[in-house]
Amino acid sequence: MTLIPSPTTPDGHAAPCAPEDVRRVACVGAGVIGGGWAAHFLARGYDVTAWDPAPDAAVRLRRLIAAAWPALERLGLAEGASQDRLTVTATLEEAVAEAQFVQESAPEKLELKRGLLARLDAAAPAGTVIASSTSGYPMTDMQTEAADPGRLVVGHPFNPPYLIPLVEVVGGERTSPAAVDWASRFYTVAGKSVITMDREVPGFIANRLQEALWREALHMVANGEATVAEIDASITEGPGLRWAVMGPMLTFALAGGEGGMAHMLDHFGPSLKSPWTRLEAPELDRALYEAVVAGCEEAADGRGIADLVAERDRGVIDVLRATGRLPRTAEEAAR
Ligand SMILES: NC(=O)C1=CN([C@@H]2O[C@H](COP(=O)(O)OP(=O)(O)OC[C@H]3O[C@@H](n4cnc5c(N)ncnc54)[C@H](O)[C@@H]3O)[C@@H](O)[C@H]2O)C=CC1
Ligand SMILES: C[N+](C)(C)CC(=O)CC(=O)[O-]
Repeated sequence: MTLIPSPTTPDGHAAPCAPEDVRRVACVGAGVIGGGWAAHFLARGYDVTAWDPAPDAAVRLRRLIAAAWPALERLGLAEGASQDRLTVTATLEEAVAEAQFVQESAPEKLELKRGLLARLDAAAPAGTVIASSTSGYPMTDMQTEAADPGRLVVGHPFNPPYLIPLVEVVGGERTSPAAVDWASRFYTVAGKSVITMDREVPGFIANRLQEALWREALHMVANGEATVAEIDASITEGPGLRWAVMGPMLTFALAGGEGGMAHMLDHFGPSLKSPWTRLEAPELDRALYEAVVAGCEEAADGRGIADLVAERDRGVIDVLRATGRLPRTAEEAAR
């Protein structure tokens, strides 16, 4: 569907501007994810307005963006991109008053999201698409209080949104298909890699997969079968290296040798019946909680969160370059 600026879309909603014409984005909720989104949009040359009710939000937000900026410079800034194009507003209404796209990244609480999305819908210009960063709530459950639920979509990012390309886009029962289409196109123009889902699935796609792995990991810690360090090493030294290059399906197809996935399934299909997985969530009791937190502190080995963030950012850029998803530096290309 082509969405050029026009008074209404074919389904009767006020039309947003074309995704390519967006200049001003509002980020509402400016913590880890809202701040990461703001950094991404600034680096892509957008004007960004942000609002967050926390008294120290503006200071935290500017600090997060400043810390992300060296990584964003390494990635390559858009022409005119500047941290100075951020405006932190005193009210939600000011933040979205002229927004051509709104990204909501408030805490993961259903009632809060419902009320906030209704407020954003009341305050944002008619037609402006509003996306929620929710990690798992279906939009159908969040859009219940909005006067115009048709423009509300899920745009689920991955931490940090300024580095990890994927966004999962999906609407709710009352979302206009044109809004889903518009959001997918906008994120693409804004440099993201988009999966547009045609139906609501609990956990979307990637979180559903991640959660399965995470639950298994918690079971193993809870049962004393593996330490936090062993779980992390089992991925970073093992399958994680392959997953940065190829997904789990193609990776396993190669396990079948020249017979590909068919041989892999013939060979290993029967082990699906083996008790390799538990998949029900373990009780997140105090003991499990403390074991996981202590294991992570030990793994950090004195590095603070800021050190780990910088290390992760360098590493992800190196993987993106090494796997050809980013241009190599002149030095790498000469090798
Ligand atoms: N942390 C993660 O790895 C990811 C989180 N998400 C989603 O992003 C959203 C935000 O999560 P985080 O950034 O991790 O949380 P966070 O706790 O870091 O940030 C939330 C921010 O929202 C602000 N806030 C509180 N009440 C608000 C309100 N009524 N309106 C607007 N802002 C409000 C808080 O002051 C805080 O700065 C959640 O929906 C979460 O599920 C999505 C992908 C990854
Ligand atoms: C932990 N989490 C469920 C909030 C994670 C996400 O939603 C996506 C990510 O960044 O992995």
